[in-house]
Amino acid sequence: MNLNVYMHPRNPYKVPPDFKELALACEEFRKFVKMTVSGKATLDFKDQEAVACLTSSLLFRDFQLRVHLPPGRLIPTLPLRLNYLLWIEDLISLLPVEYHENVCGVDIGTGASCIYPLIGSKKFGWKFLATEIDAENFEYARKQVQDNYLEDYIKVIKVNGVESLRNIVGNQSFTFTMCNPPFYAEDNEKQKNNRPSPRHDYGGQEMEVAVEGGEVSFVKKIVEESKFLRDQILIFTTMLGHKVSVKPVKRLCEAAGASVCTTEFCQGRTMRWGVAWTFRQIPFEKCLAVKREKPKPPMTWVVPQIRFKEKAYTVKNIDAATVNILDSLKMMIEPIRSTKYSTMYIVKANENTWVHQRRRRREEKRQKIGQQIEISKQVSVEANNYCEETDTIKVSAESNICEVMDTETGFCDSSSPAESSNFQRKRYLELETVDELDSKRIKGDDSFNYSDELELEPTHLVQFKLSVQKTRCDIVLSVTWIDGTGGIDAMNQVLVYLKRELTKNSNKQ
Ligand SMILES: C[S@@+](CC[C@H](N)C(=O)[O-])C[C@H]1O[C@@H](n2cnc3c(N)ncnc32)[C@H](O)[C@@H]1O
Repeated sequence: MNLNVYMHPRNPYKVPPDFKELALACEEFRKFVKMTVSGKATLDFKDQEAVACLTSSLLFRDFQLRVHLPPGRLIPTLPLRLNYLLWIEDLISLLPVEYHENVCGVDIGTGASCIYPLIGSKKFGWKFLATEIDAENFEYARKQVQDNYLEDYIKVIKVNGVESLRNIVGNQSFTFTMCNPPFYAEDNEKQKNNRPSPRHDYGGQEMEVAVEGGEVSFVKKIVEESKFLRDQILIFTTMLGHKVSVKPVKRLCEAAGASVCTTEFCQGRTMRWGVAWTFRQIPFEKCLAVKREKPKPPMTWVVPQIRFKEKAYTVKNIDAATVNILDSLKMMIEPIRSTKYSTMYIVKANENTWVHQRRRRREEKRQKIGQQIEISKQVSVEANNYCEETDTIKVSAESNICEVMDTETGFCDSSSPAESSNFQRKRYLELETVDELDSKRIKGDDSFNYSDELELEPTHLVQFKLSVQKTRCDIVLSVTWIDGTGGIDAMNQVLVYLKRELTKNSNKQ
């Protein structure tokens, strides 16, 4: 699901950059861009050098910043970084006007790119104290500041991770603090190894993305310190890489006696979360977060037991039958999960094979009959009789009523929530929502491989999540739309096809 539509309204990357234009503007970038036969400019997002060049080219073209992104270090993606900075700008606008000038921020863990202070000073004129624990990152960050003649705006300091924020800040006052903490717990190898293979490679050393206790424990220290800095710093903020971290961090802030607000940073296919807290009277409630619409609930269908008399009514059998049908439609199937009780896939199609297939079968049948007629010359049949034969598939995404009128079998399947208890449009308790799936994918590729924030609009026809799941008495097949040019109707058509084929063929598998 492309989340660009939910980007911050002032984010310049709400409209993804045109690679062709960028290639014309930046010679360096040109060598990484490949043209497809259809004339589309593409980039190999698995090539770290190419991704780094994309970021540095955009920084140069759009912010006049010369940034060298060293190999192997985290490559910042700009849509997300801007979403965070623009949210801080919104928060600052809630402060009394005297605080709108001479804005000064602390960036905790600035990285080799020093990305937040560079953009923050260049775009908004803010000053920064940037901290970094890693010696190499610190040197790189300092060099970025020098290369851009921003020493009057940004001071980078090397910290050892033991000294308190109080010591670092001393007696200075700041408008805000910001932080993109390492997301993973150092020892959580399992979490990292469970990641699907990365779509994009955004580099990153272990210490840049992992920290003892994970991001909540990292932020916990900042929250504890903030109690002592309440008179010197107006707004404390942090970004979070996992949705599950938001609640515990919010609770920590509230327990410290602060007022809290949260937001979502949406870009490409990734999401991050922002938490801000303050000990002042700031009308946080006025900072309207760009909230995503609730994801569409899955369409579920209870596979009728009656059809599985010969073969055991098991997830394994229904799963195999479903995969066979999708294979026959030449759809791309990416397995996400497979257990005895549930399986899950991301299914994708670039063309509509489910309608064509049926037509082709009918065409073949017609041709066969035509040949027989030709041979026997006993019966004269008007070709029109056959042409009038139509197959009607009417799917209403709104009502979730799916009708299939199959003239071959005369089988009419019409089901709606009112008509059939089997075909339900409801959030199925044990099933994951797209939201959760998104965070899974985020977990999957965001530590080392930030993911595809700059991805262009989808070109495939349909992409959806499909799961086969055991409930107490039944096995439920459910589909959740992700994206695609064919809209939700395309997915509904596939479901109708699956229903029909499964109930027809399940015993033959
Ligand atoms: C996820 S990276 C973020 C880098 C950069 N801010 C960005 O958004 O691209 C986290 C950074 O924090 C640094 N770091 C980790 N612990 C730190 C600490 N206690 N104080 C300062 N920096 C720290 C890491 O070395 C790393 O560069």
